[in-house]
Amino acid sequence: MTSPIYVALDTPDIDRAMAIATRIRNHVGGIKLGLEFFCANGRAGVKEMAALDLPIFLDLKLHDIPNTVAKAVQALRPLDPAILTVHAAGGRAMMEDAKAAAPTGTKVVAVTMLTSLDGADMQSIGLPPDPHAQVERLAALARDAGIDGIVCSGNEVAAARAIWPEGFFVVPGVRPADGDAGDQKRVMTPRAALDAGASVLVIGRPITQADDPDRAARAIEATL
Ligand SMILES: O=C(O)c1cc(=O)[nH]c(=O)n1[C@@H]1O[C@H](COP(=O)(O)O)[C@@H](O)[C@H]1O
Repeated sequence: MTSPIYVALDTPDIDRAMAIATRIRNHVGGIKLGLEFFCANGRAGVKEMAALDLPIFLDLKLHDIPNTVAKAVQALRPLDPAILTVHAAGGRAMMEDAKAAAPTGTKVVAVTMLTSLDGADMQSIGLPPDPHAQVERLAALARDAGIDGIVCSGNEVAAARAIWPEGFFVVPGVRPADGDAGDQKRVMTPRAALDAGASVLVIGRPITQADDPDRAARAIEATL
């Protein structure tokens, strides 16, 4: 069975990203390259990582007017990522245009509420302090926009799947039972997130910052 784990290679150092990915490649289903990696290494860096022959999740969290996002997605087309992120808060037309511009095989998924935010943070940006209600609302919007799925925390994934049974659900903010949450506020264990309905799990620091990333990835895999 393919592992549901996408390891977040959050580093500007492509040699380090390549070294970690090479060590753990048999224990993950794919690699996630995000803003930190992309700002430092660009499209050329993503192409270099593609040599590993693992599915690539390009997490750029695009959020702008529909025309700008569609043109950015077009510029990424040659990379043909397995998964690409936009922000659901960009609205329905932006999500529709992102999907239309993406390669056919790319899953376009919308970030709902960042897992680093809790109710108090939501209130501070003018939203009701209720991650569940906001994730459900944005999941319905993403579904209606015709994209493939959403990103949300493990706490909301069951409710989101209930309103979108065939959706693709990406769950970050995943921590082993004894893991350090760091800047994440809505966290869940890998096993619980899968049981709640996650399609894939995004795991970064618990693997990449471990003394032995390979052992850390295997230990997490063993809990699934
Ligand atoms: O879109 C994401 O992947 C994402 C969304 C979200 O709400 N929270 C979140 O942490 N992420 C990403 O998931 C990864 C989590 O990393 P760790 O906290 O180190 O496991 C980072 O690369 C984040 O950019």
